[in-house]
Amino acid sequence: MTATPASRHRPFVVGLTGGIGSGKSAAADRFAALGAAVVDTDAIAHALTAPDGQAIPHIRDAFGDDAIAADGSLDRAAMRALAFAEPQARKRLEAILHPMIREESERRCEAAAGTYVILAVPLLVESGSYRERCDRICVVDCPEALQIVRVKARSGLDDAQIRAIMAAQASREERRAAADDVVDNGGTLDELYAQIDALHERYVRAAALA
Ligand SMILES: CC(C)(COP(=O)(O)OP(=O)(O)OC[C@H]1O[C@@H](n2cnc3c(N)ncnc32)[C@H](O)[C@@H]1O)[C@@H](O)C(=O)NCCC(=O)NCCS
Ligand SMILES: Nc1ncnc2c1ncn2[C@@H]1O[C@H](COP(=O)(O)OP(=O)(O)OP(=O)(O)O)[C@@H](O)[C@H]1O
Repeated sequence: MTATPASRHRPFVVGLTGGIGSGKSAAADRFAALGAAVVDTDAIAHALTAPDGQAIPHIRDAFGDDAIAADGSLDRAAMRALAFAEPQARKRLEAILHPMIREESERRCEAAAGTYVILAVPLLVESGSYRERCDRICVVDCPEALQIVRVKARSGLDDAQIRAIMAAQASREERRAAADDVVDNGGTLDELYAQIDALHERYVRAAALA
C-alpha cells in the first residue's frame, strides 16, 4: 500500500549541531555521502535571503535599504557586523528569519527520503522547538582555539569577529550537556569521518526500531 501523507511514518530525526567552525558541515556532508537525508538550516537561511528570497522585503522594512546588496540579496557582511555587535539587531533579524526557517525545515524533514534525517542547526541547543523535534542530538565538538583557526582559514574573519559570533552561541559545555552523541573533531578529517561512519550505523539501526 502506498503511504498517504496522513499515514506516512514520521522520519527519525537526528539534530546535528556545534559552534561556528566546529565541523557541522563536514559532518553533514559525510552523513549525506552515507545516504542520510540532510536538512540544513544555514542553507535555508541563505535561500531566504538570496535575491527575491522570501525574507528580503521584511528585512528591508526592518533595517532599510542599507541592509540589501545591489543584487537584491541580504548584504551579509554588513548584517554580520551589525548583528554580532548589537544584540537587539540580531533579535530583530532572528524574529524575521527563525519562524520561516523553522517552517521550511519542518517541511523538508517531513518530505525527506532516506532512512533517517540529519537536521543541521547551529542554534539547536539554544532553541527548545528544534530540540523537541529531534530523536537524538549529535554535537560536533572541538576546542574553541581550533574553531577560530578553522573559521579564519575559511572566511578571513578576524579573532574579534569570530569571538563575537561565539559569544552569541551556547558554550561548549552547554552543548555537550545537551548531547546524546558527541563527535570529537579535534583531529583530522579522517578521524572525523570514522566517527560519523560509526554513528551512521547506529542511526540506521535506531531508525529501523523507531
Ligand atoms: C548574520 C548573517 C547575515 C551573517 O551571514 P554569514 O554569511 O556571515 O554567516 P552564515 O549565515 O553562513 O552563518 C555561519 C555561522 O554563523 C553562526 N550564526 C549564524 N546566525 C547566528 C545567530 N543568529 N546566532 C549565533 N550564531 C549564528 C552559525 O554558526 C552559522 O553556522 C547570518 O548568519 C544570518 O542571517 N543569521 C541569522 C539567521 C540564523 O540565525 N541562522 C542560523 C541558522 S538557524
Ligand atoms: N577535522 C578537520 N581538519 C581540518 N579542517 C577541518 C576539519 N573539520 C572541519 N574542517 C574545516 O574547517 C572549516 C569549518 O568546518 P565546517 O564548515 O564544517 O564547520 P561548521 O560547523 O559547519 O561552521 P559554521 O558554523 O560556520 O557553518 C571548513 O573549512 C572545514 O573544511
